[in-house]
Amino acid sequence: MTLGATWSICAYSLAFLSLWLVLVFIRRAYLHPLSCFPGPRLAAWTPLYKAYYEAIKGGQWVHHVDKLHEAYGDVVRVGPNELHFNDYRVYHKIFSISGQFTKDPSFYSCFGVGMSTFGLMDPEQARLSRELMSTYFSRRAVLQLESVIQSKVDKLIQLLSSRENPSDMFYAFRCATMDIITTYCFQSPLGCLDSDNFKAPLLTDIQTAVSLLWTMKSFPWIIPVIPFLPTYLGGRLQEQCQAFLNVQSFVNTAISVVQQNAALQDTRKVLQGIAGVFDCLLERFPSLGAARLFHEGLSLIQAGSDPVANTCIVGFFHVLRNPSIHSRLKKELQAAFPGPNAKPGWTELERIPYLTAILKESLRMSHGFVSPLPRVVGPLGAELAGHQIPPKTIVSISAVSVHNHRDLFPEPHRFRPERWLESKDLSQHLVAFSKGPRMCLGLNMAWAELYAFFGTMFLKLDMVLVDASPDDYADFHDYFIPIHTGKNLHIQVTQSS
Ligand code: HEM
Repeated sequence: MTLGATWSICAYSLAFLSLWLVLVFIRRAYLHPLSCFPGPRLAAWTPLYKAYYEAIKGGQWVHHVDKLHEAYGDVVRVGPNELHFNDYRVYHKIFSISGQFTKDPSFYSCFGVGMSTFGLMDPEQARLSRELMSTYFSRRAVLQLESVIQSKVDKLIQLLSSRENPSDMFYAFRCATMDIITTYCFQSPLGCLDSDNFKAPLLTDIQTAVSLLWTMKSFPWIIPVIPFLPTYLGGRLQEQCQAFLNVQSFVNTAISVVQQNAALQDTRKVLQGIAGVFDCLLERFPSLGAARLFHEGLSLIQAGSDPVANTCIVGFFHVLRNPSIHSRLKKELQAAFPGPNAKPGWTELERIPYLTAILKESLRMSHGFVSPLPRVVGPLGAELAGHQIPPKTIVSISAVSVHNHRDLFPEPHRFRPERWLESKDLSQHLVAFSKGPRMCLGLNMAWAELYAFFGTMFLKLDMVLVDASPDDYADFHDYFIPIHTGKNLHIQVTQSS
């Protein structure tokens, strides 16, 4: 081919590409069914607008969306085919049990767990998977697991009491919650709590890998290229990828052990007579493939550990910072469980309204997952906030918009457990576990753990905050879960009973 012909092909290709881009821009900006909604022009043109705040600016999307609502009102077009809402009534519609809204695959695929209960998009497949898994996370199942949960909380108490230096609770709580979920899933106690200064390698790997999430979502093509990048360009990404591979390798090994034991028909009962989730799954469904088990395992260890630990961190910080809340909680616990040998259980702790109010306020202020959870409108379209929304539109709203709504929660940034005692109706607006057919599957386990951590630790320990300031919890990066930008919470045990 001559040089002239090559130039012509390049020129035609460039002209064709430019024309195509112009047509895409015109369609998205003026002819698209969402073009009547306000929002930044760039967001209407390209999903890279959102990707910039997620991946390049690093977990800033949920904060940026706030600013967009201030500028454009309660409904904003935040992507070529996506609307974001700032109206708590819309939250209840999108996440209602009878809603025709499904999870958005372009968002959820980045978790790499498409065959798990969390990752399944098809509503019928997800329903069947939830039905199968709910056996292990029902209230009845979790009541049986209570002694296991309590043993990890007791171990944490003993470790905190024996330390002369302040403890980093970001890792300490995660060690306990990770030990609980891995023990229950795989029957192999991981022993995070035994790690030096609570810095268990699995937990540090998860923290390193977490910021890879938005890169994987918006630029998945970069992942196979990362190992070949020079260190000065891709060093941080290589570290994140390696950490992610380590987490995957942990789950793979745990699943292999479960499979080997199933093959040997060795039904282990290390959990004080309770069978592990994956042992049971394989016993009931021997044909479940390794990939399905791997996806379920990877999603469960993350869904089951970080949000419980985050709720504890935010709650402990606020309780320890407010002497009147702290002393009322302690007095109520001491009245309900007198004597040094008292063993508070989940059902007894639930009967202390002030403790429940503290847990709800901690959940509200830690939010659960902070990213706006995107849902796809069903084939019939939907009516949201007075607008007719076309089928297949992606609609999203963050729990943060509901939890910080001043009409529902006056002074939203103030930790005020009393608000839950003053109004019983308020509980419907606690959306940390989400709502509807895809709400948290591990809700019973989460409540049981929260009652055990707060109930036992505030009863048995005298604790003080070390070098903590409200600024530490004023801001967070949105990596699906909130990662607070301030210092990790450190506490010192001053006395234990
Ligand atoms: C305070 C603790 C927890 C909070 C705030 C929380 C919050 C949530 C939220 C908001 C969702 C919906 C996510 C979405 O739609 O994308 C969810 C889903 C889920 N959670 Fe939790 N969670 C907690 C603890 C747990 C625990 C302990 C487990 C159990 C191991 C668990 C397992 C799951 C699973 C499997 C799903 C997926 C359900 C589905 O998609 O149908 N979570 N959780």
